[in-house]
Parts: sequence; structure tokens; C-alpha cells
Amino acid sequence: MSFLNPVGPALELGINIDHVATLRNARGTTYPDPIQAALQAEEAGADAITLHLREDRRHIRDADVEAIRPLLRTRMNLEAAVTSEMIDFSCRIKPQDSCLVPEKRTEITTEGGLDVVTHFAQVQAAVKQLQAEGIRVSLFIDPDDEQIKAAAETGAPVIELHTGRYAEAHDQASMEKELERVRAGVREGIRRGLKVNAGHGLHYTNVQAIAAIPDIAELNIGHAIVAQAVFVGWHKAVSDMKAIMLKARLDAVGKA
Ligand SMILES: CC(=O)[C@@H](O)[C@H](O)COP(=O)(O)O
Ligand SMILES: NCC(=O)COP(=O)(O)O
Repeated sequence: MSFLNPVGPALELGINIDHVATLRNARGTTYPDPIQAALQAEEAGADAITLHLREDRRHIRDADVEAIRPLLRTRMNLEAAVTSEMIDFSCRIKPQDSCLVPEKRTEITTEGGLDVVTHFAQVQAAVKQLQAEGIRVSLFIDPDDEQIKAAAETGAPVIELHTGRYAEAHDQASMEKELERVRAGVREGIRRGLKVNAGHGLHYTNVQAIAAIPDIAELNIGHAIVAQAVFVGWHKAVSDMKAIMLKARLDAVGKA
């Protein structure tokens, strides 16, 4: 139970540091250093550090993951595609959390959730392999009942609902429709006994409605925080996001 939210489940913030590495890789420099970003994010209030080792290594690299893993005081949430290379790598690194995500080489960013229904056997085998190493597995899926059902049937204890469609909605009506899909997904996940996280495309003015959904346990946010840090500094960018999320959750619990 959270000190800030004594009447409801805690809401945690996983800081995604991928785009610190994007900036570093743009010039082939050693700065900005994702290790420093991870450690300073923890000091600023991050509850976990999320990083996505893409197959094309466009941002985070193997060496980043290896260096950061033993230094974290919170937990590592390592995102990876369902391939034998990535699952074997995760089993070697042993993050506390492994989030299985879909990947397309040509996408600008993760376009949708993992299709657990279609790739059930492959996903279930990956979940089992990771769980055998003591890693908690999360499946990054769309807020869709069939996907949530399939995710629960793999034995994974956690789902992360993809909020990209909510974040990209261009008008109030479609935003409300996507928000309702997320709310329904959270209810279905909880009904099936899962820990329900959410993330993708969240920023300082759209996070409130998602944070207000009482049963979401954790939000993973990256790109917007790295962008905001350009103007206010990394520590403030992280701590402001956490404060906004927690205020939204407290306000929602107070109104309930
Ligand atoms: C799975 C997810 O939502 C994040 O890992 C996100 O994908 C990171 O940013 P990119 O999609 O830009 O790699
Ligand atoms: N899993 C979602 C995530 O890690 C954050 O994605 P974004 O905030 O960079 O879109």
C-alpha cells in the first residue's frame, strides 16, 4: 500500500530510458549516458527502469543492459521481442520483470500490442522459459478481451495495456472511446487475476485520465519525459511526472 495513496493500490512509475540512448547514438558519442539516466531517475522517484532492447539495437544496446542491471536499486523491466535471441539474453540478464512486446523493423515506434491469440504457443513457451529463471513476465497487449484472456492463459502474471491509440486520438470523442477501451481492459485483467500496467505515448497532459483508473498498478513512460528534460532537466522531468500521476490517482480515489 502506498503512503501517498493509503486507500487504494499504489501507482508506480517505470521510467523508460530508451530515448536517452537514441540521443547518444545520433552522434555516436558516449553521452548522454543511459546508466546515469537510470540512476538519476531512481533518485527522482522512479519505481522501476524500463528499457527496450530492440532487435536492430537502434537505441538501447546489450552493453547498456549489462551495465545497468547490477546498479539498479529499484527493478529492471526489460522489454524484448519474442525471439530466441531476446529470450535467451533476458534469461542471462535476469531482470526482475520482462515485458514481451511485438516488433517490426520498419516501425517508428511499437505500433500495437503483442498478438498473443495468434502466437499463443510461442508466447507461452517464452513465458515458461523466463519464469523458470525467476523472472516476472508481462505481456504488452492491446486492451482487447481476447488478448487479455490469451495472456492470462499463458501463465504470465502481468499485462501492460498499450495506450498508443488513446495517446494518438485526435479528438475528444475518439480519446474518450479509447480511454473506455483501456478502462474495460483493466477491469478484464483484474477479473482474471492479473497485475495490470499501462503505457505508450503518455505525456504530461494525457497521463491524468489513465492514472485515474484505480486498478492500474504501473505506468511506463519514456519519450515524453526525455523530451521534457531538455527544458527542465532530467530530475524535474521525472519527479513532475510522478507527482502528476499520483495527484490524478488521489483525486480519482477521493471522488469515488
Ligand atoms: C514497448 C514500448 O512501448 C516502448 O518500448 C517503446 O516502444 C519504446 O520506444 P520505441 O518504440 O521508440 O523504441
Ligand atoms: N512500454 C511503454 C513504454 O515503455 C513507454 O513508451 P513511451 O513513453 O516512450 O511511448
